[in-house]
Amino acid sequence: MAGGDILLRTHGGLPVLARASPCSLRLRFTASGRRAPSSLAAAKVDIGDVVSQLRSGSARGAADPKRQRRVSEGVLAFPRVVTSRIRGADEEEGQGGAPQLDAEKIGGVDGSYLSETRFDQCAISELSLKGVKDAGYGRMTQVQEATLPVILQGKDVLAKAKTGTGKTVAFLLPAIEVLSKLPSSQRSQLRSSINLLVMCPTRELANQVAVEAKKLLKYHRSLGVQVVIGGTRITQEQRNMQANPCQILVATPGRLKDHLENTPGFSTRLKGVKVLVLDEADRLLDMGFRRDIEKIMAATPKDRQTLLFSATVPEEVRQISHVAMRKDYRFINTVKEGDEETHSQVSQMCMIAPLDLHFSILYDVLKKHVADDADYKVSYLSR
Ligand SMILES: Nc1ncnc2c1ncn2[C@@H]1O[C@H](COP(=O)(O)OP(=O)(O)OP(=O)(O)O)[C@@H](O)[C@H]1O
Repeated sequence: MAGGDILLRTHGGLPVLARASPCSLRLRFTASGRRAPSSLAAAKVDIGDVVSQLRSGSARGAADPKRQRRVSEGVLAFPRVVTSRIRGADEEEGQGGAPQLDAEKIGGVDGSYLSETRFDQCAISELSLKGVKDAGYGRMTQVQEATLPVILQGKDVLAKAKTGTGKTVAFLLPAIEVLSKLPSSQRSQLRSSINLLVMCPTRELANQVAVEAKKLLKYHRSLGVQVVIGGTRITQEQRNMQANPCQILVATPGRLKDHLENTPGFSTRLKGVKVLVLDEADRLLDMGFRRDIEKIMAATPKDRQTLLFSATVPEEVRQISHVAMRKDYRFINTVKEGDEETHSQVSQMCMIAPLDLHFSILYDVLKKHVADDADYKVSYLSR
């Protein structure tokens, strides 16, 4: 995420990415939620509504008389919607005006990223399959179809796949299979050792990965997932890791290094790592985590299986892949030449507004968006 972005992760609804610069606010709604169709339509209405309310000075924040005067004086004629690209919704609009999405799109990913292969045609355990079914996934996405057999063979994998195409399940599902098949001699140590370590560039992504892991672990009752991400007291994380099953650890590199240096017994637990994942490897390196990553990798066993998932494969990712992975690693590319980095279901709208109105506009858009679905929760906000 570039500087100035505000990422609002939502649980059970739409993730909203707001990019704020001194005078523009870009809102991006992705059609990955269960309520995607209606929410996309609602997002369209919301923006217009907020703009008109702000113009008339009735929106929250604009209640300030000084601000109202500035807006109504029309000195800057703000806010104004300068672009409105609602591709996913507009292209799919049916006769009644409501966007038509098929069941698989509502399940999460854009249908065009789904393969013909169903999860129940794959060599995965009954327990995983039940979790996958409960999560509402029928067919695999292309990246899942391409990587699953290779990861199950025990190979290291560098996978290039666009954002929002199901990468998280692509590495979690086979990794959970590896863990569930560990011999019983190693199972007895399961409670104390970390067997799957996932490194993510941001806290919100780490939380998102953990949410997905919990879905897939639903019937694997002996396996547990914990998150260490900073922003909370390290002692709390230490207690959580001590008191709960933690065979799967999802972490941001900075806090992970902190635990390595300051949490008693943590380095021993890392000796149990069987699978190491670098999620969004390009962003991890972009954000300057290379040294931390190398230090953490050095604390894990050399004979581990390593998976790198990345939307792009610049030189830095190639370099780390040589350091992190075994020589016979497989490169799996699911991005066609010239493809955009985000998929076509990502809708974007851009509003131009003075900096001091950004918060109130964002607040209003979200309030209406949330009101569209009683179950909808904004679970994370960062800047
Ligand atoms: N096979 C599938 N069928 C339907 N939906 C799926 C499938 N696999 C994953 N999803 C859903 O698709 C959405 C996008 O998946 P996910 O977040 O894993 O993508 P990603 O490629 O990891 O994106 P990002 O790079 O943003 O993390 C999620 O809501 C996820 O639950």
